[in-house]
Amino acid sequence: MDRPPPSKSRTARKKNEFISIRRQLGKGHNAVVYLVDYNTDPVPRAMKKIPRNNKRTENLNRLRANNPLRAASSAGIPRTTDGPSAVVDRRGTEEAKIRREIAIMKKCDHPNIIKFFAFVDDKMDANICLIMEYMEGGELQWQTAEGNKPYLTLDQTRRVMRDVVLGLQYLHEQGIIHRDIKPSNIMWTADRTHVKIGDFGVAHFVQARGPRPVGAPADDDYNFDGESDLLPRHAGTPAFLAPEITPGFSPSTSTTALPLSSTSPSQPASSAERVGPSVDLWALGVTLFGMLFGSIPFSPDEEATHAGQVAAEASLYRVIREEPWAIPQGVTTVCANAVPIEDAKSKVKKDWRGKEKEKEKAGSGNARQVLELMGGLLEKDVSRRWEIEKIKSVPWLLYDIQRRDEWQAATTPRITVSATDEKYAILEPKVKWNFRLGLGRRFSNLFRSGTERDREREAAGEGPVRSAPSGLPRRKGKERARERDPGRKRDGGVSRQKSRARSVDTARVTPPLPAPPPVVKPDPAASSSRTLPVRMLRGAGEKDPRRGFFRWGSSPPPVPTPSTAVPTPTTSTSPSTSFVIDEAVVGMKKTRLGRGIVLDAAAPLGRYSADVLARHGADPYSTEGRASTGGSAGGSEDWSGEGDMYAAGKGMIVGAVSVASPVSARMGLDPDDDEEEHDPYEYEYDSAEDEDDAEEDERGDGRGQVYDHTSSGESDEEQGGAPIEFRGARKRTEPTNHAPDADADET
Ligand SMILES: Nc1ncnc2c1ncn2[C@@H]1O[C@H](COP(=O)(O)OP(=O)(O)OP(=O)(O)O)[C@@H](O)[C@H]1O
Repeated sequence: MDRPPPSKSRTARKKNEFISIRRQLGKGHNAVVYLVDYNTDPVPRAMKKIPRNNKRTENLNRLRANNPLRAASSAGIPRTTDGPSAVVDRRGTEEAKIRREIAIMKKCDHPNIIKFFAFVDDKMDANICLIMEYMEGGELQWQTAEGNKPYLTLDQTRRVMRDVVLGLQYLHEQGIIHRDIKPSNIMWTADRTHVKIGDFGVAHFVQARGPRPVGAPADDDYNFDGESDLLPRHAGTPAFLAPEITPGFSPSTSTTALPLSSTSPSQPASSAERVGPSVDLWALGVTLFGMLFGSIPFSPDEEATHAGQVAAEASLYRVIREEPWAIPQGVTTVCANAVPIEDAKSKVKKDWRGKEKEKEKAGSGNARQVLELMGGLLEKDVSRRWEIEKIKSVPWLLYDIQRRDEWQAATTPRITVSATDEKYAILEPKVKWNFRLGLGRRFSNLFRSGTERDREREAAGEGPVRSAPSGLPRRKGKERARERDPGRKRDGGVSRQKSRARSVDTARVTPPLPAPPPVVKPDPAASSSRTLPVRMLRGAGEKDPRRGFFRWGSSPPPVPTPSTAVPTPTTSTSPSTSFVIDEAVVGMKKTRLGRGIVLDAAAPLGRYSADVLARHGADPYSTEGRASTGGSAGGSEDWSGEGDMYAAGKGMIVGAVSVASPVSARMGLDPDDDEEEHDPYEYEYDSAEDEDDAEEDERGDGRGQVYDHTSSGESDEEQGGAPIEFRGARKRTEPTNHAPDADADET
């Protein structure tokens, strides 16, 4: 599929986000990772899709079901509002703080850190997505395929350690604790010369998804401790957890000092307070152990292993807290090249003069130094655990570094993030259907009668609404575009600015238009049928779930007469109040690409869609049924505040409605947010028609595009043949009480 050319944002803060999935890269316990094209980046990126409601969240919710305070919903990164209703996440982190951390993560730039580009928190979707650097070299393999044997040589191990230490140092200097250091989060570059740390912050943000009401205890159950944490976790992998954050840890009975705890001695520190940079260094110690011996240092008791998962995990945590690490029984060497542990020194090679070879002196084969380093990392007492500075002074690690002092002393200044960075840290995209019709805008106005809109505008002293000047028959976008610029090519995606610039240029050379034909007075009957037109969009070509596309229905069903099947919306000034949205289901999973929004709407839309759906054999009031049969026909271009929504029916879009606040509220959005707050982004206009939309909008009357839905001259192929792409692009919000397109005068 051709990617659209880059769009030009009008201001620095107005961005368009483009994500196009190429293929799946892999699957983890909770996430699926895809290779994607992101914006105009010249190289592909990796997109990690993490479900909000993974098994762990479900288990947690089940466990908390009896405690309403603890019943964490999963409505996305919580939004902070002023006053007592402010929500915080399970870690007690307010949204502002989360935004700040994400903004910092996006600014992180280090050769040993996988570059993080975007955090996509789409509340209409069941997943959060992270866009990051694609690491072609794959995960760090530390164990042979047969298991329990080291895979890397000691030299390779040093290289990995050096890179990870530098990466961790950088993260810690930025105030970021990784929380999930382990081999699978360390990845090779394409040439396999370096490794980078990935997934930083992910654990934290995944945990942070569920809001906790203010006032609910920020107890360990929301963090690491408690029964629930004996279930598989995402934030932190059990075998890599530092003792101080294992469930069941008690500072009073443990010798582990907690320098990071800010809690008074009478009050035990919660596990959140115990999470400091040293948890990453412990995890690095476990990783080092894995690279040296091909196994992990702490395992549950044999007995507990057979007693079920909960018992096994509990046993593992006890072992981590209480038992020292030990070289596996019978093992006398480290790494794949079998460097002997005991007589590593004696194996130092000598040159012909009897001198130790420089390489050996520097500790290349010195397993003892490595073991000492590992001991420093696997120190149960946090206050005695080695810190980065000390780790960087281990001769084994310093081997072959030319300017050691410089290397050791190198630090990075703290990243600063602006308020704007924080504000736009989290992307809240929508699917932008990449075909040539500005569907959302067009559908948004279909449910208001032309006469009603005229009345509104007249009441506002704006006179009758016209989409085409002085009664000219409406020309379709393509025609208009050709008239303006006969020589132009259909390039599938030109930015609004370009389009505007061109229209200015061509205005100078384009001859005046022929005299307009006589004004045709709208026929009231025709006009009323247009007020709620039925245009069916059928899903087609959905063989590849990521590359589905639509066509216009070749035989749209008859339009129900407004007097019977299609009642006129009752409120004219605020269409949203006309519709009661009972249910909105994100159909992303079912529809895969097109996030079908299923509106089980009562009142006009309800009856209308019921009527239409009934004709097509769908059960209009079964949200479930519609969701599951929605195909890829649903979509939303705007669901924040007022906006456009489609109801997805059996492979078709049956309608649209300006979304009422009930839905906004259900989605955790604040419908009172102002436009600036919600809509920092704009549509990217991909097509000739969309350019026209843009230009029409820029007439300044705020009416947007008028869509001639009753007389499309384009073939099905032309209309719907273009593939859909997964794309997030914020839509410009139109005022709630704007007078929409005047369909009445367009024919
Ligand atoms: N940036 C990336 N570039 C290339 N491949 C990646 C990238 N990130 C992850 N992958 C691959 O995607 C797969 C799944 O990712 P990952 O293991 O991180 O998922 P996860 O569910 O978060 O992990 P875990 O199972 O540890 O909880 C892995 O095979 C990994 O190699």
